[in-house]
Amino acid sequence: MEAMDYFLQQLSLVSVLGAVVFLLIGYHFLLFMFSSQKHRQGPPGPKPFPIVGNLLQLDVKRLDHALLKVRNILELLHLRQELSSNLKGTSHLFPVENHGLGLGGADSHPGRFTLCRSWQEGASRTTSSAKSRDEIRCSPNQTPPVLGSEAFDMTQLINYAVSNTTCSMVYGSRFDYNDKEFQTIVTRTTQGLYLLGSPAIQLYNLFPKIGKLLFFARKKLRDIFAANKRHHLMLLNRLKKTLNPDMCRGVADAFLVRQQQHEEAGITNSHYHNDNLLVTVMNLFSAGTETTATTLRWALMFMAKYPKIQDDVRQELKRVIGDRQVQVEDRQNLPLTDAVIHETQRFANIVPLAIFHKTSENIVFKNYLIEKGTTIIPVLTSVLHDESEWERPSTFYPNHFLNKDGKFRKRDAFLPFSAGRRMCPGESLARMELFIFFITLLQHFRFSPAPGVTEEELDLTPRIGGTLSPQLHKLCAIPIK
Ligand code: HEM
Repeated sequence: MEAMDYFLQQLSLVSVLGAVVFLLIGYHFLLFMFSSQKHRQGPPGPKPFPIVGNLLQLDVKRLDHALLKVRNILELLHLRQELSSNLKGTSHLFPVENHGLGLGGADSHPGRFTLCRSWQEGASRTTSSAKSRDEIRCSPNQTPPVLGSEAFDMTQLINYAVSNTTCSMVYGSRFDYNDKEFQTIVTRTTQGLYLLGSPAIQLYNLFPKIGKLLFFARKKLRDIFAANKRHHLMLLNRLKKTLNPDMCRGVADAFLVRQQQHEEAGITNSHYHNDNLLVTVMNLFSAGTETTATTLRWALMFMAKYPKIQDDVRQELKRVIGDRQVQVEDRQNLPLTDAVIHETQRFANIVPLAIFHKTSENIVFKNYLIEKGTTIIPVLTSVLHDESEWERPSTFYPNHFLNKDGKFRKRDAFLPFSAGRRMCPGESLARMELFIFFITLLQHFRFSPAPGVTEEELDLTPRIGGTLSPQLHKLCAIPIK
């Protein structure tokens, strides 16, 4: 008893605290051991640290680079052989266990089904290429003061032109660029996508438990989406009032006609319902506008930075199509132009993490178990900048897509639209828009850096947002006589 008394007398606050810390460390060590046990069957990957998980291993500003670095150290999944028929090249997966904010309904197959179906019914290739051509031809007329030797930021003009093509495809009519309703939708969509790629939202998507503290960023994003939702609802209601099943104006009409048919046939579990229509339309706007517009801005910046390549493209255009309007069919006779557009997409790598997906069932891959509900991040940087696939992965080098005879050369690792069942459904529209917009602009304007800025000074470091976009910059668009 004496010994016990002596011991209790010696106990100080410091030693009590020391014991508590010791117990906590012990507890988390056991937890750590337990969690690595749980993942034993899973693919090799970085062990989470106690409390902070994998947070310290990730740079949320360039998550794709961070994931690749982790992969290099610990060798994550390598899909080269197994999925080559599906993925065409190489890719790497980084499984995390969560879900988050992104394209509304992106995980719903019915949503995708109705989207693709309505897309086929409402948007033919011929009308979409004609609409793109009309749009890009009339866009300069809407902003007369900016073209010429005065440098300007092309973001808004290009966003308006691409958004208006989406409007024509979806709603069947375009807006005037001065229309306040149109301006607000475009601005909000761009802001929303920019926020989506912000470190705060990325954190929320990866670690929702920590991310819930990021209340303000999430609220801002939700407010933007809610306001755009109200706007699109209003536009859709206008369409419904004037719907004529014999005259399909666009994708929304195709959807509404189907919806009407299903209602008349008494189909109660149809995917063609109002919520799906709204999600479909909003997805088309958010996924289809910023992506194509950002790619075009990169393309024009590359032309200003590399004037020799710009001259070579223009010469090819002069030789093959002269002054007439470009047609989709011209692509096969324009190998250099096609190569420049492909290289723009490869080098700019605007959606480096594609869209996060979630496994709907347990899968065994390369003897590893990937559990149902695991989020999969397809890191497109791992293919588009793969050192074993590209001769000069970190350089803008259109020759990647040309063979020794100067003919266009397809590359398996060219996957800017991702791969597999959930790959981008807008690929053909995007490719057509890029082709028509880029060529029409180059036929009419020469692009150069702002006066006083050298080509070397045009900074290629991407700006991080929903997409990797060029830094804010100004260019001159000098009309070609
Ligand atoms: C240069 C332009 C574009 C690029 C680089 C691009 C790229 C992508 C990528 C990488 C994905 C993710 C696929 C995956 O998760 O595996 C995606 C999804 C999607 N894209 Fe695109 N896209 C572009 C243009 C468009 C256009 C023009 C539209 C439609 C008008 C569109 C509509 C969509 C939709 C709706 C999804 C979600 C599909 C789903 O959840 O199943 N995209 N896109």
